[in-house]
Amino acid sequence: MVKKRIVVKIGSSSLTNENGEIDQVKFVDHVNALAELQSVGHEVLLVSSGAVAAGFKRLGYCTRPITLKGRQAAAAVGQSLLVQSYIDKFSEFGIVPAQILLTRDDFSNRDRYKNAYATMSELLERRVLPIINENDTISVRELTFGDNDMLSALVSGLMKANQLIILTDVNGLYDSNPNENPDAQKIDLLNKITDDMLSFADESGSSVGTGGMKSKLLAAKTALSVGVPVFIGKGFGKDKLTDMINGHGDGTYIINEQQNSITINQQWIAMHSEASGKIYVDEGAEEAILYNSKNLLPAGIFKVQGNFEKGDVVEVFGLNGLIGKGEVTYSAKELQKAIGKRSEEQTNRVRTTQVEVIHRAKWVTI
Ligand SMILES: Nc1ncnc2c1ncn2[C@@H]1O[C@H](COP(=O)(O)OP(=O)(O)O)[C@@H](O)[C@H]1O
Ligand SMILES: N[C@@H](CCC(=O)OP(=O)(O)O)C(=O)O
Repeated sequence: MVKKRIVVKIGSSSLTNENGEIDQVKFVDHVNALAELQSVGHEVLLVSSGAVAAGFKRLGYCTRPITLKGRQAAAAVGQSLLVQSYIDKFSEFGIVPAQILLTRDDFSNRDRYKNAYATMSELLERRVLPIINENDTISVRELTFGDNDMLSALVSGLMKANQLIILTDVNGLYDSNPNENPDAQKIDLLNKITDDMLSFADESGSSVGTGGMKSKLLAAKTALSVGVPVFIGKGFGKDKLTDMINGHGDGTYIINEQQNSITINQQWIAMHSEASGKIYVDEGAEEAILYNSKNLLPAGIFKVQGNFEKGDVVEVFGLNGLIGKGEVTYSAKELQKAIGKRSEEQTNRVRTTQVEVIHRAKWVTI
């Protein structure tokens, strides 16, 4: 058996009931399956939703709170209940879980991003099972992952997972919401996610879930873009996750045969960095970077905007708009100088070696 690194995401609807409690039957079934997956040798990371859904009743609400502070307070109560339940149940298998709460900021900040990677890698090396959730209690509305489907896709990319499994209350993607249309047809295999598919996956979901099938497809699109195949579905019994890994799951497999794996550095540049400036390149440079896998040299740059430093990320524009992002080896000032020097060289017909402005390894095409 090939050892794989697997991220499993479990939605609120698959962990809790509508009254605001952990559903013991569903919960125990998931833990049994996760323990089995780890016991056969795979590395397992769990992204578990359910904090709000498991906490609102104890907080004194009859239904999932609609105010932000209500949900954040419910998450504070529910997260500890959930993790305590995981600790108790996993201990029967000798598995030690670890709680990791992340915010969107942790991904935008490069040091925290790398730190999250280092910590989770260390946990996996020690056979500890990381249980990840968004840090709902302190997350600011404008700065969230949107939902845990997206969080699980980003974690899969960061940890270079071999597979993302999104467990939910429906056995995969249908061509319309099966809870509303009894004639909806199930889709077993996809190799890309088109706008058409996004349009028939609506945002309505269970009363405790967030984002419906649409957020799962958007997350799957992100996971595919960083080279991680996805399974969306459900199952029962201790073998359900191993079955899913072995291609016998009840759900939809989303696999891109030409999956291009991108480094963690490139993922950070593409998805989490904020650009500090803009660089405009000519036709020759655009062709060299986009089609000939070349580094970007000062020779192809005709305009620089912003006040960036060496090591910052900038946006690069070609003739028809944005073509990519990359980490620069020059500050804006140095680059302005290099461009000036180049014109001088052209006039005087002398040439010096050019140090690349953006190296391939620190470039992402957009
Ligand atoms: N095209 C579709 N195929 C399958 N399910 C869909 C589709 N469109 C919407 N849904 C809904 O998405 C729900 C799952 O999303 P959600 O409740 O957010 O789950 P979770 O809590 O697992 O994140 C399903 O119960 C189903 O009603
Ligand atoms: N972080 C929230 C869950 C957010 C979320 O995306 O929920 P779900 O759609 O059930 O996966 C919580 O733990 O309640």
